[in-house]
Amino acid sequence: MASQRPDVYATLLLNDFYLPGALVLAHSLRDAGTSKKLAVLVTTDSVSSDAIAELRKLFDFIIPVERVVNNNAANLDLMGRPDLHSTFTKITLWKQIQFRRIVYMDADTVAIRAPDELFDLPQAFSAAPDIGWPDIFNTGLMVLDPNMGEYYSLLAMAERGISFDGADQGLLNMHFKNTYNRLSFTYNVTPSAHYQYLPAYRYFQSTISVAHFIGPGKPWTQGREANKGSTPYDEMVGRWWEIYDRHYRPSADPTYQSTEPLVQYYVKGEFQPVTPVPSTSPPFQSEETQSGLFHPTTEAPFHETTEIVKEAEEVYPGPVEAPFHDTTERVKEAEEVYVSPVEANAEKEKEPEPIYSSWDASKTPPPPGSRPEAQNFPSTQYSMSSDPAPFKAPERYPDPPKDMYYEVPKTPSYQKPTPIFPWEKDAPKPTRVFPEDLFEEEEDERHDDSGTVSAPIDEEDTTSPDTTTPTMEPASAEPWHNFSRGNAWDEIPEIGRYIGNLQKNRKANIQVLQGHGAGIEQASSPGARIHGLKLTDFPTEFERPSLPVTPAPIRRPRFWGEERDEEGELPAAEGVPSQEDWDPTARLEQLARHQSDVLTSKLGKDTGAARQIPLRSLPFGSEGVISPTYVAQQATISGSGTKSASAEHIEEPSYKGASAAWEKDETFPTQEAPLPPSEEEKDVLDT
Ligand SMILES: O=c1ccn([C@@H]2O[C@H](COP(=O)(O)OP(=O)(O)O[C@H]3O[C@H](CO)[C@@H](O)[C@H](O)[C@H]3O)[C@@H](O)[C@H]2O)c(=O)[nH]1
Ligand SMILES: [Mn+2]
Repeated sequence: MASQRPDVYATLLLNDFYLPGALVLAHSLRDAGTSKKLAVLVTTDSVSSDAIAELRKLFDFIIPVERVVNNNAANLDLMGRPDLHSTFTKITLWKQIQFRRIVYMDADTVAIRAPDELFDLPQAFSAAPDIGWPDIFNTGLMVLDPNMGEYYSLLAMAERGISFDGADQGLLNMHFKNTYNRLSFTYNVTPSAHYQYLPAYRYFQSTISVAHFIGPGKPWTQGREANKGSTPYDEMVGRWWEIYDRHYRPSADPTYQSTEPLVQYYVKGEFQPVTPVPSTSPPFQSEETQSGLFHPTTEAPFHETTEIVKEAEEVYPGPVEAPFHDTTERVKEAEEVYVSPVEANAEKEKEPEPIYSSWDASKTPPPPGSRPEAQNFPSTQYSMSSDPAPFKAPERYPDPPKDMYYEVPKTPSYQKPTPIFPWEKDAPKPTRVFPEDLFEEEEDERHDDSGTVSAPIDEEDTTSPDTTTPTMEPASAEPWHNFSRGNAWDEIPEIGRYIGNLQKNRKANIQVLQGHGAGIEQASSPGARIHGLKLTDFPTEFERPSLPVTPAPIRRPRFWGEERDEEGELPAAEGVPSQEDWDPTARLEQLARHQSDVLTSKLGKDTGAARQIPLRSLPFGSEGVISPTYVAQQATISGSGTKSASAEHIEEPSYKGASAAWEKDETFPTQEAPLPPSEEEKDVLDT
C-alpha cells in the first residue's frame, strides 16, 4: 500500500547550532501554506532534549538517526568546512521508507513559497544545480523517494569515505552522477555575498521558491545587523529574519515573554540574559569543529552591545534562568559543573575578585564557580540635563586673530654667529703666504708682460672664466677624444682658492704655524705644486728632511767587458754618495746618534735635564752584515759637498709643528674655524 505512505518535507539537525535554521525553515513552509507534513532527522547524541522539545512544537516527525561520519576528512579541510564531517548522515533519508517521497531541505534554507509541486514529479531523484559547479547538483534541496537499496549503496560509499568534497554533496553527486533530474535553480537559490548575477536575480526574483544560505556564515550566526543592504543576498537574508521575527523575536508584550530563550540563545544578538548563562558544548564535537571556523556558542550570547543589553533588561526585568533548566541528563551534567547565576551572584558579594583571567571563552566553558563576565564593567551614569532654559548663543564671538602668516624679512637676517670660544675673538690676522698665492701673483705678472696667455694648456683652460667644468665640453663626433681625465678639484682654480681660503681660515687659528711656516714657503718653489687640497699630498722635496740613506747603485761591467756607453746615463744625484763609500753600519749608528741628539735637545728644553740615549748594540746576528756591494769601509764619511747630504750632520725635519703628532699641511680640527654660510643661509643672503 505504497500510496498510503505520506509525503514530507524533511530537514536534518546534527546539533543545536542549526536549531534556529531548522525552526525558521519549518515556519517558512507552514507560513507558505504547505499541505505536506514536516519531518526532522536528528542525531540524538548531539542534539539537546531542549532542542528536540522545541522541534516537537513544529515538526510532525522527529526522527532519530545514527550519525554517519566521514573519517576521511581531508577534502572537508580543502573546502574549509571541517564542521561538515557528519553531513554523510543525510544518506539516512533513503532509509525513511515510511514516507513515499521526501523533499529534503537543509536547515539553512528558507521557503519563499512552498514547492509542493515537487512531490508530483515523475522522477525518483531531483535536485537543482550547484552555483559553484553547475554540472553537479546542490544537496541543500533534494526530491527523493526513500529506498533501502539506494541507502545501502550510499552507505557503502560513505563507509569508504567516497566523496570528492568529503561531505554528502560529493558523495551523492558521485552516486547519482548524471541520472538526476535537474530542477530549476529557483528551487535552491544560493545567493552569495561575494558574487551575484543581479539582472537575473531581478528577472527571476518572483519565481524563487527557496533561498539557501550556503557557506560557513548563516543568518543566525551573523546577526540581524550584518546584512541590512539591498543586494539580493541581503534581501534573502531579510526574508529569513522576517520569519524569525514573526515567531521568535521577543517583544515588549509580557505575554510573549514566555518565548523559549533556547532559540534566541543560538541566534547572534538575540539572547540577552541579565546574568550570563554558561554555554555548554554538545556532547559530540570533533576536534575540528571545536577549533574550526564556526563557533555559534561563543558568538551568540556574550558579544552584545550595551544598547541591546538595555533592551533585554527591559524585556527580562528579573534574573533570567538558564535555557537548560529541565532535568535531562545533559543539563544535570551542566549543573554539576556550573554555579547557577543566582549562586554566582551570592558568591560575588563575598569575594569580588574576578577569576576570568585564564579562561579562553572560545575554547572551553567557563570555570566552575566563575563570576559573571561583566560584573566589573564601569558603571558611570550620565543623566540628561534637567535645565528647561533653551540654549542661547552669546551675542558676539571673539574675532579670529589677524595677520596669521609669516612675513619673509626684507633684509637678509644672516649674521655671523657670535663667537663661543675665546680664540675665535682674539684670532690674529692670518699672515702666512701660501705657494698658490705666490703662483697666482706670478701668473698675473706674466699676463701683464706679454699681454697674451703664455701659461701651459691646462693652466690656460682653468683660467678661462667660462670653462668652469672641463668635463662638460660640448659633445663632438668622438666625445672620448675630448674627455678629460682631470679632476676639477685640481684644475679649477676657483675650487682651489676656495678650499685654500678655508684652510687659511683654519690655520689662522693655529699660531704655532706662523713663524716656522714662512720659511718653508720661501724654500718651496712657487707654482711647482699646488698642494694642500688632498689629504694624501706628500711633502715636496723641499719640505722633506733630506736623509741620504741610499747610496748610488754600482754599475756592473757589461757581459763583453767593454766600457759602458756613458751617453744617456742620468747625471748622478746631488748628495748621494757612491756605493763604495757606503757603510751601512756606520750610517745606522750615525742616524741613531742624530735621533738621540734631537730628542735630547727637545726634551732637555722641556724638562731641563738632558737625557742620554745609550748606544745600542746591533741586533744579534747582524753585526757583521754589510752590503754585498760594499767596497771600502771608512770610519768617517767626509761630506760630499752638499749641505743636505752632510754626513756629519743630518738635518732635522724642517717642520716644527704644534706636536709630533702633526705633520705639515695636515688638516686641523675644523670646528675651530667659523664655517661658511650654509646653502640656506646663502639663499637668504642672495635675496
Ligand atoms: O553543524 C552542523 C552542520 C550541518 N548541519 C546540517 O547539515 C546541513 C548541511 O550543512 P550546511 O552548513 O548547510 O552546508 P552548506 O553550507 O549548505 O554546504 C554545501 O555542502 C554541504 C556538504 O556537502 C551540503 O550538505 C550542502 O547541502 C551544500 O549546500 C545543514 O543545513 C544542517 O541541516 C547541522 O545540523 N549542524
Ligand atoms: Mn546548506
